[in-house]
Amino acid sequence: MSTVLNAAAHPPLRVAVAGLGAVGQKIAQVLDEGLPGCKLAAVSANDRQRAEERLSHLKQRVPVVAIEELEPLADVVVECAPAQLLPTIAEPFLKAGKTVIVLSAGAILSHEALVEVAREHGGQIIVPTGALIGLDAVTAAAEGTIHSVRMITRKPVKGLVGAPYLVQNNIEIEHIREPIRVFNGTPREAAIGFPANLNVAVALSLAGIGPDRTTLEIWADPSLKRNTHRIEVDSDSASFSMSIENIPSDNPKTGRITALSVIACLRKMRAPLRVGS
Ligand SMILES: NC(=O)C1=CN([C@@H]2O[C@H](COP(=O)(O)OP(=O)(O)OC[C@H]3O[C@@H](n4cnc5c(N)ncnc54)[C@H](O)[C@@H]3O)[C@@H](O)[C@H]2O)C=CC1
Ligand SMILES: O=C([O-])CC(=O)C(=O)O
Repeated sequence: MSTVLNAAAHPPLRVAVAGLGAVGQKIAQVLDEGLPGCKLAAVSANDRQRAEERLSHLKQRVPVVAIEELEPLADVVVECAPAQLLPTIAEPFLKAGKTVIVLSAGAILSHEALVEVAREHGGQIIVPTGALIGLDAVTAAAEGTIHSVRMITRKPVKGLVGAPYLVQNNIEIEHIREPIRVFNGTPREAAIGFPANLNVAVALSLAGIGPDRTTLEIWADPSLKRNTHRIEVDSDSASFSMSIENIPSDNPKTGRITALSVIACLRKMRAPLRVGS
């Protein structure tokens, strides 16, 4: 069974990658190797020369351009850059009625106007499941009534160290010997206190009952090697709990599965058979 759409009727989706770190490099590499229905159109990186070196082994030559120059070159942009760049990356694509795949999901909360821009111009912001699990079940349950969503995240010290919340509250984790709970609050608060560590909690909240009703605990655990997330949902259609243990990528804060989630999302955008909502 072919899993590719009729290429004549559907030209390949031109994909731009904004940010060439742990996630962006993997996505660029897979697109270059060949993802049915998609092609790598352009890349944006902080250090252009280093990016060109990182891309030099690819089969195709890919333009490395400033963020502002990406939009005319692509139909979709994958935002995989530091959170503060979200509006600069997303706005031109949304104003052109195009699609933005957002990994810095926490930044959506401080830039909610982007959703209005998408609505006004017929663009779309996609938040993939990323490093989490089960957002299809959570969005399905949200079509009914969800009573509660709880998330408990446990991370190795390296996955949390340097987070603004820890620095501001003088929470020292580098020498801990036992797990400690470093945060108990909401994804909205975590998006500010842990902007590079807890995008998954914001994604979960946007899928379910929002960033103020979802509850979140964050633990630093020196015995762990993997970022682990457990979610517990109670709703009028189902109760479920799920957990995932993420093997870190080159960036200890980011699970390897994050880039794969984006690749699966891109594949679905052009697939004749699409599994999962
Ligand atoms: N939604 C989710 O499930 C997850 C989201 N994330 C988020 O995804 C984003 C990317 O993650 P990683 O690849 O691990 O981060 P990373 O730090 O490895 O890569 C970010 C890249 O953006 C580049 N960059 C900085 N300024 C730039 C500019 N002006 N123009 C273009 N590029 C620029 C950096 O040089 C770096 O290479 C982060 O915001 C991270 O917090 C990470 C893991 C899971
Ligand atoms: O949510 C994030 O930004 C990253 C994360 O927890 C993971 O990769 O496991």
